[in-house]
Amino acid sequence: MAAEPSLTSQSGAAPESAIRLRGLTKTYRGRNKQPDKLALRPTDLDIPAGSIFGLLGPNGAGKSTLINILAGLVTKTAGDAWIWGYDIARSPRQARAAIGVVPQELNIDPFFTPRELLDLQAGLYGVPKRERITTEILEAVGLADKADSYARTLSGGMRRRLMVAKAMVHSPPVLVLDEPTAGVDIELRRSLWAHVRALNRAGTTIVLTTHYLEEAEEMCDRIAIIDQGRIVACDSTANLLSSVDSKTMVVSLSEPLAALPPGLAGRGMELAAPTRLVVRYRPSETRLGDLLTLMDQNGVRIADLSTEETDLEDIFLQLTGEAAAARRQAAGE
Ligand SMILES: Nc1ncnc2c1ncn2[C@@H]1O[C@H](COP(=O)(O)OP(=O)(O)OP(=O)(O)O)[C@@H](O)[C@H]1O
Repeated sequence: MAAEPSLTSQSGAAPESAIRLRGLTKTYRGRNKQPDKLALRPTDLDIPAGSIFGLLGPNGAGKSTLINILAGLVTKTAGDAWIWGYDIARSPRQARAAIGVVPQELNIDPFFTPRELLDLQAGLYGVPKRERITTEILEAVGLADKADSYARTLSGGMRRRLMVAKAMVHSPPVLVLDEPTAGVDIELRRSLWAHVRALNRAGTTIVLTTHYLEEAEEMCDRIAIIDQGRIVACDSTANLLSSVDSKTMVVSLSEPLAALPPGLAGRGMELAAPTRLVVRYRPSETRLGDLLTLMDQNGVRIADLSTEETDLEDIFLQLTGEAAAARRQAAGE
């Protein structure tokens, strides 16, 4: 068994890694003659304490499997995982006490009030009455004024925040939010994020999975991209954004074109409108100056041009697309 990380919460200090994985693996055993499914390949990962960490990946990538192993809902097949320094296999109780998971589904009993629901949850976690911080948690998620209203009268966004509150009753240092804003409108999403940020500022490490790449870009200081059960990238958001080898340039033409000149075919150019040319290129392979010369030689008259900032979506597609292309190649397609 791998050694326990040096700094653990047993010593009272915050560990360096809120979550540490070494070779963590999950294979779901096939039932009814179905083949086994390797959902998580041997995975190493360190999520720094105090961070807002994004776990991104297409559907079926293995994000829920990973989260469910941490939450104690799915049993790992191999490898090790520590939550706040506690080995999930050797110290399951302490590991589970160190994490709060906000699931995707909104399962809230409509006939209880937020205060009652939090008290019930605290009871489930064995938090003694005198140690409960129900009011503080309701304040932290902006539900203090709804503390005694029936949950059925809460809006969708408020219910989401109540789910976050439920996951906080045992004051876990690590909070995992699994697709917390799926189906939540933009305004409520913003307010939920403001609350999550406030929790992070107060010291909680946040791990979130999201399909909204913009949201990950805005919220997370580090991001891991997971695809087919494998981590294909893990870095600070800034490094990830600067590493992508793809740029888009939009050119306004002073003279309209009916079609793309043949000399420009195969150069990543697309005539989006008679006076608008969109150019996608890899800066490592193509110089912007060469592209402009080529356009000039082919009779393209430029009125104006702008380059678009790379965003996480470009990186996500590049990485998960490359992985898909490699798989196709390996399969001989
Ligand atoms: N209980 C299970 N038995 C067999 N296979 C499973 C089981 N749970 C998940 N899988 C498979 O494991 C793979 C990873 O699934 P997982 O739910 O972890 O992905 P995900 O990244 O969370 O996807 P989503 O964003 O759609 O929730 C998928 O191929 C899925 O079909």
